Amino acid sequence: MNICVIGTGYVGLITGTCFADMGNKVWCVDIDAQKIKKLKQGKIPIYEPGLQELVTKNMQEGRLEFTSAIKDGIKDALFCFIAVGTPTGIDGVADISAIQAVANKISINMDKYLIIVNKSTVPVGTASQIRNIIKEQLKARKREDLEFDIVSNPEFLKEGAAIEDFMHPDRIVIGTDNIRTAELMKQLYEPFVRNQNPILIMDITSAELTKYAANAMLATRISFMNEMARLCDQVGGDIAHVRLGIGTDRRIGMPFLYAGAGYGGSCFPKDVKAIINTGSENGVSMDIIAAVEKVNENQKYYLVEMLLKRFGEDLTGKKFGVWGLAFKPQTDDMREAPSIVIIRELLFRGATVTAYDPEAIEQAKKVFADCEQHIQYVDDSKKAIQNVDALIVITEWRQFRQPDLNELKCHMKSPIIFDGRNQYKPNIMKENGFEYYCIGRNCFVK
Ligand SMILES: NC(=O)c1ccc[n+]([C@@H]2O[C@H](COP(=O)([O-])OP(=O)(O)OC[C@H]3O[C@@H](n4cnc5c(N)ncnc54)[C@H](O)[C@@H]3O)[C@@H](O)[C@H]2O)c1
Ligand SMILES: O=c1ccn([C@@H]2O[C@H](COP(=O)(O)OP(=O)(O)O[C@H]3O[C@H](CO)[C@@H](O)[C@H](O)[C@H]3O)[C@@H](O)[C@H]2O)c(=O)[nH]1
Repeated sequence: MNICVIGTGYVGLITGTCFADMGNKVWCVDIDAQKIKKLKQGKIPIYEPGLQELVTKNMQEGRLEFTSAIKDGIKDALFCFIAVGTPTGIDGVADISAIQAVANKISINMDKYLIIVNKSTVPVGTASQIRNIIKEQLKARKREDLEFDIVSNPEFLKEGAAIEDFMHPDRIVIGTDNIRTAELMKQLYEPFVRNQNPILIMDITSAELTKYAANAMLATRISFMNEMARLCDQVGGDIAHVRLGIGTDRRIGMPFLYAGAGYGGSCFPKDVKAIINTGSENGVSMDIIAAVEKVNENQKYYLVEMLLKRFGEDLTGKKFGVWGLAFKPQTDDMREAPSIVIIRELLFRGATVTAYDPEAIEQAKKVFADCEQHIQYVDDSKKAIQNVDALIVITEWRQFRQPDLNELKCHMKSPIIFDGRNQYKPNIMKENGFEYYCIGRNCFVK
């Protein structure tokens, strides 16, 4: 089938490449001409495991093309996926201006039937806005004869595991009011269905809501565990035991129960804000989700609180090593990363930082451009611990899991670790002479 994908961020690139890999002809479109120029040369602007190889393969085999002209992208397409950004706008409302701009462009350029599929995460009512924009434009062009359908098809991939998530989704959600379109969407997704994971056909509003409900539920589990972790630290429990104790109840399940330095990324923070807003716009007070957000904001400071207790409020002259800057491992994405809050707070209090991340340093340099003189970036985890007052672990990259503890001790000014991702066993750290602070397991180190 012929497919056009508009937006070549995470979701657009993965969507386009995976559909191409299933034998479809895909045109990816982006407004960013520089990005398209690089993509045409086969250069991928993001770090996502396996993506470079898959893009190269599908380009070489002639199924994947890039253009900045929507007209070329939709010329032969039956499906036109919208995968542009929907960042947090004023007062936490999702900014859907890029979606509106794309709807406009499609309506100006289309000249045959199209199924317009929205993959971006958008507030309830966006599909009908897209429909209205297109209808009005077609009327202005005197092309009311042109037919089109709108589908809501939210995406559930995780960064770092994006290809696997897209190729083998737990479920595919399709919101449509048209039976024929539902059948065509089912055909398109058939090759991705394994293990009887369902394709769920529903109305458009429910599909739009499902995406926010999923992210809000996952964020809720994390904030819940972070709150429990704080309680563990106060009363002397171990969050790792509590996690096993509740996760083995099949009604609860193990995934997404890790306490840590707070959730970040391009999705949870913005989508939690957006659903709170949808609630208030519709007279529904989203109390649970509002609390989830508040807990997360506080959680990003939890490590800093421990650090200030240890070193005092004024950190002038102190030097800290940081392992991990990206919001999670296996990505170079710095959007809403807890490292931003933590590092800024340390710098504000007079400290300097030596930071290492396997992939995110270039992105981090942009984020911290205003305070670059206080951050030294290094290309090796060992270089980040030279002569530091303490090491702070913020992102759980696999390579940080089993450090040589003797080597660590030799290079650090003092053997103190603040671990925001509970990577090490508190008793082992203690036995090896470390002062070790972590999240919800501090009873072992007091
Ligand atoms: N990042 C994820 O892991 C993820 C997962 C699931 C859903 N989502 C949702 O998918 C959407 C896209 O997210 P993303 O992270 O891929 O976004 P992104 O910000 O990384 O990329 C968006 C792309 O759209 C392009 N764009 C903007 N306006 C355009 C226009 N008018 N015409 C053509 N291109 C345009 C931008 O240049 C950019 O390349 C968001 O709504 C997000 O919430 C993201
Ligand atoms: O037990 C956990 C699991 C995750 N996190 C944190 O939560 C954030 C988000 O992690 P993750 O969900 O793995 O990454 P994303 O790529 O942001 O994916 C989420 O957001 C996407 C965009 O909407 C959705 O498509 C995915 O289904 C959803 O998992 C990160 O900061 C993690 O460190 C925790 O603190 N504890």
